[in-house]
Amino acid sequence: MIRVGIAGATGYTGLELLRICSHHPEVEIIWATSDSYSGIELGNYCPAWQGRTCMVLEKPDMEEMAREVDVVFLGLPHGVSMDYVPAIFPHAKVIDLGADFRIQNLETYEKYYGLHHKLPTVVREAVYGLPEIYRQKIKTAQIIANPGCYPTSIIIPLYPLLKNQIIQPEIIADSKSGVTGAGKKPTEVTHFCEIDGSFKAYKIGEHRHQPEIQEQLSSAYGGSVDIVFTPHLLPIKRGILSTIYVQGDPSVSEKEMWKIIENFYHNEPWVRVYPLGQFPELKWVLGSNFCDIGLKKVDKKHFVIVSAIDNLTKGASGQAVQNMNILFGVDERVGLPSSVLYP
Ligand SMILES: NC(=O)C1=CN([C@@H]2O[C@H](COP(=O)(O)OP(=O)(O)OC[C@H]3O[C@@H](n4cnc5c(N)ncnc54)[C@H](OP(=O)(O)O)[C@@H]3O)[C@@H](O)[C@H]2O)C=CC1
Ligand SMILES: CC(=O)N[C@@H](CCC(=O)OP(=O)(O)O)C(=O)O
Repeated sequence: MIRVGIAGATGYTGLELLRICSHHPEVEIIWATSDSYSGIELGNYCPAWQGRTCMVLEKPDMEEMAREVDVVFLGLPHGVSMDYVPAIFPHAKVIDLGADFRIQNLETYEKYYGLHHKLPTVVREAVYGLPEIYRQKIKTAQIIANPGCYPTSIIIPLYPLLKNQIIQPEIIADSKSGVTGAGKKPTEVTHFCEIDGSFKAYKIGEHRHQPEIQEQLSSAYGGSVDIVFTPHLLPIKRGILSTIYVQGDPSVSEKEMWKIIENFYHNEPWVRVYPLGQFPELKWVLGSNFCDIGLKKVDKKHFVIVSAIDNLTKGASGQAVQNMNILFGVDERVGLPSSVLYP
C-alpha cells in the first residue's frame, strides 16, 4: 500500500484528494491536515464523511508527519508549500498542487505571485506533473509540480501541434472556469450574489497562469510561443472549458491536424480526442479525470480547438493521483474516476 498524507484536506483540492484516495485500492490515507480545524473529526467538518472514517484533522507538523508516509500531497496556498517541503524531503515524495515549483524562471514566478522564492534549487529539481508529456521524468522525481488547472486544459491539446511545428507560435485561448477554481474561501468577487446569473472575463492579459502556459508551450515548440490567455468565471461550481484559436498552413487539412493530436494521445487513458464534428462539453467530464478535445478548421488557416476538464480532478487532484500512480509503479488508471455525474 502507498501511505499518503494530505496537507490542506479541508480545501477543495484536499477534499477531492480524499474522495479519490478513499476509493484507491493501493492507497492508505495516514493523515490529513487543516490549519483551522485541527482536532476535529473529518466527518464533523464535512458530514459527507460521516460513517466513512473516524479520521481526525491534524495541525501540519511535517517534521514528524512526513516520516509516517511515502508521499505528501500539498493542497496549500501558494507560498505555503515551499515552507513545508524541506521537512518532507528526507522522508517522502512531494506532489505539490500549488504553483511554487511549476515555473522554472524564478523572476517570472516572483513577479506574477508577488512572493520571494525560498527554494530555487528545488524548483530546478521539480518535474512538471503533466503525465502525458513528462511520464518518464515523473517516474523518478522526488517532487512533482502539479500543473495549474487552466494550463492543463490548454497545454494538453496544443503540445502535439507545437511539437510537430504544424501551427504558428501565436495562440489565443479563452478559458471558462467554475468557481471552485478560486478555492473555498469566498471573496467579494466569488461569493454567490456576485457570480450567480453573471459571467465575466477577469485578469485580462495578467493572469498568473499565462507564464506557466507560455513556458511549457515554448519548450514544446523549441522556441518562443506567444499566447493571449483570457480566463472567465462561470456561475457553476466545477469545470473548465477552453476555446483555443490557432493558425496552420492553408495546405493542412482538418483531418491532418486532428490526426496529429489523435495519434499522440491514442494510448492515453485520460485524454479523449473526439471524432471530427463532435466537441467536448463540461457535462461529459465533470467528476472524471478525463481531458476531452475537439477540433474544427473554420477557414483557410484558422482552427478552433475545444478542451474540457474538471478543474478539481484532471485540473488538480485527479492529475495528482495519476502522478502518484506513476511514481509508485501503479497503472495510471487505478483509483481514478472515469464515470461522470450525468444527468
Ligand atoms: N481549486 C482548484 O481548482 C485548483 C487549485 N489548485 C491549487 O491547489 C492549492 C489548494 O487549492 P484549494 O484546495 O482550491 O484551496 P482552498 O483555499 O480551498 O484550501 C486551502 C487549504 O490549505 C489550508 N491552509 C491555508 N493556509 C494554510 C497554512 N498557512 N498552513 C497550512 N495549511 C493552510 C486550508 O486549511 P484550513 O482552511 O482548514 O485552515 C485548506 O485546507 C492552491 O495552491 C491552488 O492554487 C490547483 C489546481 C486547481
Ligand atoms: C476560478 C479561479 O479563480 N481560478 C483560479 C485558478 C485556479 C487554479 O487552479 O490555479 P492554480 O492551480 O494555479 O492554483 C484563478 O484564476 O486564480
